Amino acid sequence: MCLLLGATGVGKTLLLKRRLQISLRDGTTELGEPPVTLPTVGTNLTDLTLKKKVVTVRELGGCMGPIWPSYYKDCSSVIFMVDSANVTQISSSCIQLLSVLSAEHLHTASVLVIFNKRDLPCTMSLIEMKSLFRMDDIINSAPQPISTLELSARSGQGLQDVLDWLDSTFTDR
Ligand SMILES: Nc1nc2c(ncn2[C@@H]2O[C@H](COP(=O)(O)OP(=O)(O)OP(=O)(O)O)[C@@H](O)[C@H]2O)c(=O)[nH]1
Ligand SMILES: [Mg+2]
Repeated sequence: MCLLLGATGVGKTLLLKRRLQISLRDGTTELGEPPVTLPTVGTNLTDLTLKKKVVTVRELGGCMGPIWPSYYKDCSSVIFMVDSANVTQISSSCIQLLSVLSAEHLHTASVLVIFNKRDLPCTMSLIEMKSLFRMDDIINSAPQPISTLELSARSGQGLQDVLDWLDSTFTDR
C-alpha cells in the first residue's frame, strides 16, 4: 500500500486520474484537458498497474490532515505532494512533511516528495522549492530514503518518473 498525502488542492486526485487515463490509452496520445476533480473528503483508493505489480494507492484528502496518522500502519511507501505554485502553503506543507517523516509507523517507508504544477508560470523551480524546504537537511536527518521529483499532473510531464519510482520501490520489496 502506498499513501498519497499533501495539502488540499495540490493535485493528488488529478495525479491518480491522469495515471488511469494513461493506462487506458497505453501512454501514446496527448492527455488533453484535465478531468474535473473535487476536494477529497475521506480517502480515495486506486489500483495502479505497474510493470511488474499492481499497487494500491490510498489518497488521503488534505482536509483529513488531523487524522492522516490513523492510516500510517501497513504502509510501505509514501508520496507527499506539494503545490509549487502556492507560496502561502509552503511552511504548512513543510511542517506536515516533517510530521509524516517522524511518524513511527512510517520509519521504514520509502518516501517520494513531488513538487507539482510545474506547468504554471508562477511555479518555483525545483531548486528553489528544495531550498525553501531545506530538503537536504530533511533528507540527511530523516530515517527514510527520500526522493524528490517535479511533476505537472495537468500536462502529464514527469508522470513517468513517478511511475518508475513506484516500480522500483515495489520491486525492491
Ligand atoms: N495547472 C495545474 N493545475 C493542477 C495540477 N494538478 C492539479 N491541478 C488542479 O488543482 C486543483 C486541485 O486538484 P486535486 O487533484 O483535486 O487536489 P487534491 O490534492 O486531490 O486536493 P484534496 O483532495 O482536497 O486534498 C484542480 O483544479 C486541478 O485541476 C497541475 O499540475 N497543474
Ligand atoms: Mg483529492
